[in-house]
Amino acid sequence: MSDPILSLSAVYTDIAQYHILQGVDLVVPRGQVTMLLGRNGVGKTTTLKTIMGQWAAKSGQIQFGGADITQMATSARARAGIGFVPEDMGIFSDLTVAENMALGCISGPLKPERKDWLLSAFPALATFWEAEAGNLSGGQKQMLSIARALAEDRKLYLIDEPTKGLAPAIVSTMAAALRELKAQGASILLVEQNFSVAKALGDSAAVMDDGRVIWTGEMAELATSKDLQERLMGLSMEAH
Ligand SMILES: Nc1ncnc2c1ncn2[C@@H]1O[C@H](COP(=O)(O)OP(=O)(O)OP(=O)(O)O)[C@@H](O)[C@H]1O
Repeated sequence: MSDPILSLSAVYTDIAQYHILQGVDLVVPRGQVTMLLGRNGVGKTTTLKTIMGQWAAKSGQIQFGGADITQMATSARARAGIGFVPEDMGIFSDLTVAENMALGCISGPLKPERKDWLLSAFPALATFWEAEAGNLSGGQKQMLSIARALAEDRKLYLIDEPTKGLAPAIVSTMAAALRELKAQGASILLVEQNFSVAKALGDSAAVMDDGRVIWTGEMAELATSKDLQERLMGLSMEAH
């Protein structure tokens, strides 16, 4: 594989006294969607937070766009071009939707064409543009969180369970926006438990267990092999 946008080599992360990441090796190719999968509690979110610098890697190396970012501050990683959509959304309740969106723009105001795209992908945000974000529904907050991360072009997007807890109709809206982002050639590392979304979006997949990546390959291979799914994740995707 030539020129990955991101690679992790033997990354270990402790949280308090717990050894959570135990030698993660992961490669995210440029311009593709890489799914990060695995059972609950195996370290997917911790991997994303370690890439973003919210947890410090105890050892190992994180390379982004050819540079070693292992010791970089989170803000510097964001400026270098990594966008993060955390599972807990990180919405500021007292600010309006518009003000929350402005926080996603590092290099200047939200560009009109980008705003048009995001508001067509997530029409509820247009309706509530001047409303306090704290009053949005859970699904709308999730849309705002994603839209904020997409407010500017990033070299890499880390997205943690964007469809979690969403009603089916909103899952389709979210999946359509991610498909559009993929069509624009974005590089994405995506944690997603909804397998129909994972199958539809993923180019490649990395499956974690016990703080390590235990399998990498084409998403299509994983999606079509019940045996692999059961062996790696203890379940069959068809049932989900
Ligand atoms: N702040 C914390 N303090 C202590 N342990 C933590 C903390 N955050 C995460 N952990 C533990 O780290 C392990 C990995 O958690 P992580 O959230 O990375 O898993 P995950 O694969 O994303 O799980 P899920 O699919 O359930 O979201 C879990 O055992 C979790 O309990």
